[in-house]
Amino acid sequence: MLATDHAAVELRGVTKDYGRGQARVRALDGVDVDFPTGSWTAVMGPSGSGKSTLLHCAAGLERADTGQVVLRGTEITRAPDAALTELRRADIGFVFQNFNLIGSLTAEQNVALPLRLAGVRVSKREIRATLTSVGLGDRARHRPRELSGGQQQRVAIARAMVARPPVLFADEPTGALDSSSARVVLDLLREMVTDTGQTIVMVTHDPLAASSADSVLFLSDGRIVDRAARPSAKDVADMLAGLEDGERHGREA
Ligand SMILES: Nc1ncnc2c1ncn2[C@@H]1O[C@H](COP(=O)(O)OP(=O)(O)OP(=O)(O)O)[C@@H](O)[C@H]1O
Repeated sequence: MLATDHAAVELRGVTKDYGRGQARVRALDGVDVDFPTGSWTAVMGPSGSGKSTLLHCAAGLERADTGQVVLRGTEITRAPDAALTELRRADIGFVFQNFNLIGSLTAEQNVALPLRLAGVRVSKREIRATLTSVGLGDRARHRPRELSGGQQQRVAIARAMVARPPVLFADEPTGALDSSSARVVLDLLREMVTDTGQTIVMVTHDPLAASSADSVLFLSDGRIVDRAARPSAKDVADMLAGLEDGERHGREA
């Protein structure tokens, strides 16, 4: 599926503060951004620039203080908790740096869990086929501790694939992986975008991972300061270094 004009997720004037009084930190400061349907966006920026906060607000895990977050046409900023939970279940998948698999369940049980919790019937064959598609057809009965980090992340991606969420939020999905496992995971994410038209929003510190996305957003001090389409890993690394230098000079001034 090609990217359309409709954004899967839109943020309009989003601000988010943590703490109060003297301890107040503005984590997001008037963020306006569209994540187009069927596209993969990487979010980068120095430590503390607001990347995770952006991801959490966009996914409805945290509520923006002001502004609007529109998820597939529904304004979620002020949605009641129950409606938000239902929307998240139906529309969103997550992949985290630490995999978030359930240790007592096998790979196939982990993959099936979100659908089973949602009351959706899913055949063992479909689960096995998904595990096979991430190269783990022979690991279906293994538990997470019997798998390498790269294999565990592929189970987490299979779990996100089988439910086919229109929007996948990934927080440092390659952060705990060596470069060859990271490559496999990035190739799988690319397949999700090109083969099934899913939308991916991915926070990363890794310029190589960011350069696999369709576009890269750069945050600094809670604001979007740049956006690049299909930059090389070197371009990304240079842009990030420029932002980190800017912040250092800002602190020293
Ligand atoms: N729960 C919280 N309570 C107080 N301050 C917070 C909280 N979460 C985040 N912050 C602050 O908000 C700002 C943005 O944090 P955020 O985690 O979004 O940054 P980040 O870019 O993801 O950082 P990193 O790359 O280090 O993970 C930081 O200054 C952080 O200290």
